[in-house]
Amino acid sequence: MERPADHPVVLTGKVGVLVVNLGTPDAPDVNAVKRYLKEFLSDPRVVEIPKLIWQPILRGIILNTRPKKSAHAYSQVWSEDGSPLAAITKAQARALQARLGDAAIVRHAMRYQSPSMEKELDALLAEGCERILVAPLYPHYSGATTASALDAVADWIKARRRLPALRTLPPYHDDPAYIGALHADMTRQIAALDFAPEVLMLSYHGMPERTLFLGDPYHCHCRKTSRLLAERFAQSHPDLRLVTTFQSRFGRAKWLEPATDTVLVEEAGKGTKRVVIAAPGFSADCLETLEELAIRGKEDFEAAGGTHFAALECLNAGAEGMGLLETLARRELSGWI
Ligand SMILES: C=CC1=C(C)c2cc3[nH]c(cc4nc(cc5[nH]c(cc1n2)c(C)c5CCC(=O)O)C(CCC(=O)O)=C4C)c(C)c3C=C
Ligand SMILES: [Fe+2]
Ligand SMILES: [Fe+2]
Repeated sequence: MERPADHPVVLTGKVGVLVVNLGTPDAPDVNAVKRYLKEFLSDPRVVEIPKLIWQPILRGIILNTRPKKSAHAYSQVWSEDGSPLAAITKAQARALQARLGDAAIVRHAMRYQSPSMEKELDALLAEGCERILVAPLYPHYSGATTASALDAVADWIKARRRLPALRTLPPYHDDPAYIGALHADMTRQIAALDFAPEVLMLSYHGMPERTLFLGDPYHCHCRKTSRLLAERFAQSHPDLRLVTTFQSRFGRAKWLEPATDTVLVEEAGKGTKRVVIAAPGFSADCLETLEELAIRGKEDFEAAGGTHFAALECLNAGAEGMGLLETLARRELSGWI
């Protein structure tokens, strides 16, 4: 492959921060969702099935069926500013820029679709950044998310001559700043409800169970977040029962359990009437929280006999969430700013 021309940049010793999230379609229509799913589900970090077996299934079956269903789901949560994930990630980067001031230049990128990591890393270089912190906003490490974002950085590195110094944000699933931000933010949202929940469900994105046996720390990271949150809630809300679940199952393989939708129905069957659900693994609200939890989760729970249901917002660009991001960024930038 031919090496692309380097940007004619004069590095100035500036510091850059690239906030990264997963990525989302550019529009809630079948074609845009198909482009997104094709890129996302072709990543060998996401679907760990040999290419020769997986690509015919992806192209022959999945990309002919799922985009229609997913486009409908996206259309239910699409906002004036576009996809919620895109709009919120952009707002987080802006708010972090305001908090860091002249100390660093903050941009945002998506692992899939746009704005691409390649383009945004180039933009930071063009703005004179000699040191860049790449910050994938995943509290829990997984091969499918954190490592995949770092793959994109590696690809970018390989195709450039002049490189900045680079740091990456480690997972922060057990960081007191993260646990504290979640606890404070959830406490505020629960206090604003018009009912007192019996159960707080902590729903994390699922992964194939096999990844746990292969040594991916994702499951353990999620469990630890739940344990640390449970310690906080035991003090502040002694009557609230915390339950950990995994959502968004995809494909036929066994995924991490228990599954969020199954547990919602089981809880209602056991007589639980009032549930709040939160998704601590998502730094921004997205299809998986707004459609799968807030819309379908509510329907499932109420159809099974529950009477009160609320889905809490993610940390997003709120004060707690931005306080967390500023703390994490300043820590990683220490010695640079
Ligand atoms: C094999 C399939 C998938 C794995 C593994 C997976 C892991 C994973 N995903 C997230 C975060 C998000 N996923 C989102 C959407 C989404 N995820 C999958 C499949 C896998 N995810 C699909 C097919 C989709 C697209 C939507 C759909 O068709 O259902 C999103 C939301 C994106 C948005 O546009 O709003 C996020 C965020 C994590 C954290 C993770 C592993 C830990
Ligand atoms: Fe996903
Ligand atoms: Fe989903």
